[in-house]
Amino acid sequence: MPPVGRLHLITDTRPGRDPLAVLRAALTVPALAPLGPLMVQVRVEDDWTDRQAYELAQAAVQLCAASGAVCLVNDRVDVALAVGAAGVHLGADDLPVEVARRLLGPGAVIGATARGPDGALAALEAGASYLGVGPAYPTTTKDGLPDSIGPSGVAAVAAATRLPVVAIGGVTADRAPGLLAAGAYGVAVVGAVSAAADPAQALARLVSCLSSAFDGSGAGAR
Ligand SMILES: Cc1ncc(COP(=O)(O)OP(=O)(O)O)c(N)n1
Ligand SMILES: Cc1nc(C(=O)O)sc1CCOP(=O)(O)O
Ligand SMILES: [Mg+2]
Repeated sequence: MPPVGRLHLITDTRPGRDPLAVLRAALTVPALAPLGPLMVQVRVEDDWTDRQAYELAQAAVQLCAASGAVCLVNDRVDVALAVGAAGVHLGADDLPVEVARRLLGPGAVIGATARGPDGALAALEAGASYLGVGPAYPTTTKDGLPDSIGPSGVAAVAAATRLPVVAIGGVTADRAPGLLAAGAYGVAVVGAVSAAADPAQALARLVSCLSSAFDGSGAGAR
C-alpha cells in the first residue's frame, strides 16, 4: 500500500472550475518529507457521468504518477479500478468499506468518512486505511453537511482510533496547524487551493504550515 500522505487535495468540479489546471499547478510544488506524498482525490459532482469521472481520473492518475503523488477516487470503486488509482474514499452513501477492500485488495488505500468515534471504530474494523473527519469548520464547498465539529471534535475521533485522521471542511493554511495539534494526522482541502488566485502558491503555503508542525515543536507528530 502506498503511504498515506498528510495533505489531501480534492478536485473541485463545480461549474466554472478547472480541476486539471489546479492539479497541474499543485503538482509543481515540491513535496516535503514529513508530509509524505501529496494525496490527490478525484471527486466529481453528482451529475457527472461515469465517462466524465473516468476521463478526469485517468488524467489525474497520469499527472500524479509523473510527480510522485498518490491518486484516489472518491465514491466510485469501478472508476478507481479502471484507471489504476491507488484507492478510494468512501462515505455513508457509498459502497461499504469491506466491499471495496474485497474488490481492491489489501494494497489499496481506502479512506472512510467518520463523523464521530463510533464511525471511526466501524471503519477500522471494515478495513479502512485512514479516516476523513469533518466538517472541521463550516464550508461552502458541499451542501447538506452536519454542523462543524471544530478541532475538539476532530480530537475526539483521533483519540478513539489508531487510524490516521484527515480533517476536512473549511481547512485553510492558518487552521491546519491547529488541527494537527488536536490530533489530526493530516488535512484535506478543496477551496483553499481551488479558489485561490494562485493555486500553486496556496498549496505551497499549506505545505509550509503543515511542515512547520514537524520542525521540532511537536504538534501533530503522531
Ligand atoms: C478526506 C475526505 N474526507 C471526507 C470526505 C467526504 O466523503 P463522503 O462523506 O462520502 O462525501 P462525498 O465527498 O462523497 O460527497 C471526502 N470525500 N474526503
Ligand atoms: C467533500 C467534503 N466532505 C466534507 C465532509 O465533512 O464530509 S467537507 C467537504 C468539502 C471540503 O471543501 P473545503 O475544503 O472547500 O471546505
Ligand atoms: Mg462519498
